Amino acid sequence: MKILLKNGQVLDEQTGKLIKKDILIVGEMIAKIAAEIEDEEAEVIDVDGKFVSAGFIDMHVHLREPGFEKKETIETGTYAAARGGFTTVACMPNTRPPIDSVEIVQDILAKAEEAGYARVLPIGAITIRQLGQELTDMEALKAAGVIAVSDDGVGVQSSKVMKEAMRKAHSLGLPVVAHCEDDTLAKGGCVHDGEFAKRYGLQGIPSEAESIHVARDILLAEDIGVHYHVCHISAEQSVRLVREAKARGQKVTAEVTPHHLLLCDEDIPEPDAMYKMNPPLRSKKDRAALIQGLKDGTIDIIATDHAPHMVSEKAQGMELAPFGVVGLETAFPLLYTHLVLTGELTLAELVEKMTRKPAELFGLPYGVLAEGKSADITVIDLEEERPVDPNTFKSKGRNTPFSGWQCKGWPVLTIYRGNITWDQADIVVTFEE
Ligand SMILES: NC(=O)N[C@@H](CC(=O)O)C(=O)O
Ligand SMILES: [Zn+2]
Ligand SMILES: [Zn+2]
Repeated sequence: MKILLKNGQVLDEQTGKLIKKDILIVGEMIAKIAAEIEDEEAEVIDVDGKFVSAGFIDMHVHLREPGFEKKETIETGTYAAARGGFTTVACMPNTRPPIDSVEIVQDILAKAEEAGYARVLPIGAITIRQLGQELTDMEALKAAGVIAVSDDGVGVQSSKVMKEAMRKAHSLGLPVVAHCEDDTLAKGGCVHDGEFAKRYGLQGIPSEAESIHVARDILLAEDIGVHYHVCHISAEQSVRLVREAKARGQKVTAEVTPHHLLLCDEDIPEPDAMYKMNPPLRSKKDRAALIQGLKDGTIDIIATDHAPHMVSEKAQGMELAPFGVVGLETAFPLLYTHLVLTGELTLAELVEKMTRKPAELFGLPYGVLAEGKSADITVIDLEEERPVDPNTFKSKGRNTPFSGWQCKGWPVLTIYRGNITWDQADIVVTFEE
């Protein structure tokens, strides 16, 4: 099977400019990239004028299966990924049961393979049942295919357990991916401890609930030398701590979500669970620090923290609804329109944080558009403008604060391992729960 993508616009690594290229895919691989390719046997797809990128990589996704299939399944979550231009997603362990056993890892990999929409890289739990007490059998989890360990969904409260986890993970070459949250500071809060919380008399979650864990973990990791990665970084203090650790040469990395880059607590119009996520949307100053951190390399990558919940759950309101928002299907158009077109980030910077960088950080052989690589390709229309419409989502989750936001940069074609996994012509409005 051969596919020839004709007349695409590809980013030139050196200049950051777009140049016209043809791309020939043979089987699962990129066989050739050149100014002009002809091939009689290939199915030709003319992508004239469209932006062609390496498939996006999202290192932080909640696929919800097993256990929460009403929120999302591996099939719907990876289809949503394909629609968003993603070809690789790492899935977090807070399923039921959690990803703390070899059987669950194998089951996820088998279901992902069967669905065929994207490569799924499971992240194993740090502690058994994510209870924060006893370490999982990381060696067995690694052999089964996990690419990192995390207790995402909750912070590891015990410093002793975290230290042991880092030692173990480091000995196995596994990164520790940390959800940073000190329960004694965060419990009971539903939004950032700032302007919005004050105005509505809601219990706040202070920035230090996150940054205390970031500081603690950087100290713990210092001698161990483990690759320590901060999940969904949200506070200015945390960015500062990561920057300092990097400057000292420590292997500390961080990710930021589209919602923390684009919104702050003052943007929340009224108590509405669509704006409820963990960590919460912070202050204007924090948001500015995140953009700065992304630009200067302190924050390495963008990850969506795609966290689907049911409509009925989100309807419980700000205080009772579960934390989390979806992100896979809107990440690129939102960031392209509201950070690149506004001049805060270049297209090359944005793409790098969603392709080459995450691959580099986690040692994955993907994320670059090059001959001999897996044919993971995203084709994007940088011109067509449309509002975010949750009714069109392929995810089961409809929980986004960005409904109605006008965006350019919609993925029109996604190819994963040489197979078309998303084709915009498919768009149908679906809504079911
Ligand atoms: N981010 C969230 O608000 N929610 C995530 C958990 C998490 O990422 O910590 C979820 O699983 O729903
Ligand atoms: Zn988390
Ligand atoms: Zn998460």
